[in-house]
Amino acid sequence: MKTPENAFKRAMAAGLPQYGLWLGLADAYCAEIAAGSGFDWLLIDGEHAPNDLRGVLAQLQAIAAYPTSHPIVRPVIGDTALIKQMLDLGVQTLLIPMVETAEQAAALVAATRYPPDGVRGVGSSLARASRWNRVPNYLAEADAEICLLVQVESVRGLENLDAIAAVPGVDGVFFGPADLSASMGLRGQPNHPTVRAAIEQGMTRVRQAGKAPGVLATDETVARAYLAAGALFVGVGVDTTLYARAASALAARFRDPQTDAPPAPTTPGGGY
Ligand SMILES: O=C(O)C(=O)C[C@H](O)[C@@H](O)CO
Repeated sequence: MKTPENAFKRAMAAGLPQYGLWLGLADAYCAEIAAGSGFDWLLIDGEHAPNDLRGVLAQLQAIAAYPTSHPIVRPVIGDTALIKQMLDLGVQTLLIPMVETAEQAAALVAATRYPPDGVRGVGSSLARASRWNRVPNYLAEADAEICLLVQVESVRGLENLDAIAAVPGVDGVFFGPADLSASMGLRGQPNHPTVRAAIEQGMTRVRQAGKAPGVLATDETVARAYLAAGALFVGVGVDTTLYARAASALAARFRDPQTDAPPAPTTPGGGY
C-alpha cells in the first residue's frame, strides 16, 4: 500500500483547470451526492459551516468512494495543531483562510511537513492518513502529496501577495471575493469591477510566481472570466445555495405569492 497520490496537485501542476463545489451542508450523505456529480474537487468548509473533526472525517469517508473528486478541507483557522489533526484524518489538500503575510504562509508550510522540514507531530499509528501504519513509507512520502492553498482576502494580503506566493511549499493562492470586497470597502459586492480587477491582477502575479491561482465564482460568466485570466481552481457553486434556491423555487410554484410564501434566499452580489 502506498500513500495516495494527490491527483488535484498534479493536475494543477500540469496546468489543467480544476472545477469545484463548496460543501457547507456539513453532512456525509450530501457530500456523497456531490462526489458523484463530476466536480474535480469538493471543499469541506470548516470556516463558515458547522463542521467538526468527526463531521469532516465522515465526509472524507463518503467522498473516498469517488476517486475523481478530490476533497479539500478549509479549517476555521490556520492553526498548527488543527492542521495536524486534519492531516492525520487523511486530508492532503488544505485551504487556509485569512493569510496576510509571507511569515504566516511559511508557518503554514511548516505545519504541513514532518521534521526536520517542518513541525507536524508524528502519530501515524493513530492516523487514517497512514491507514494506521499500513502504508509502510507514509512518513517518507506524506510531505510530497500535501497541497497547501492559502487564501488572500484582504487589502493587506494583496499588498503582500508576491511574498506570500513566493513561499516554497505554498502551492496555490485562493482569492476570497466576499472577504476581499469587504476589506476593500465594497462589502456585499464580490463581483464589483474593482474587486474583479484586483483578483485578476492577483492571478497574474500568482502565475508569475509559478503557483496556482484560485477563486470562488458562482456566476458562470464571472467564473469563465477568471479562467480566462489564468485561474486553475475555481469553485463554481455552493451546495447550500443550490439547495436553498431549488427548494424555494419548487415551493414557490405551488404557493400563492400573495399570501404565505416565505422569502426566497437573497443573493447578495451573486450568491456567495
Ligand atoms: O471570501 C470569500 O469569498 C471566501 O472565502 C468564500 C466564502 O467563505 C464564502 O463566500 C463561501 O460561500
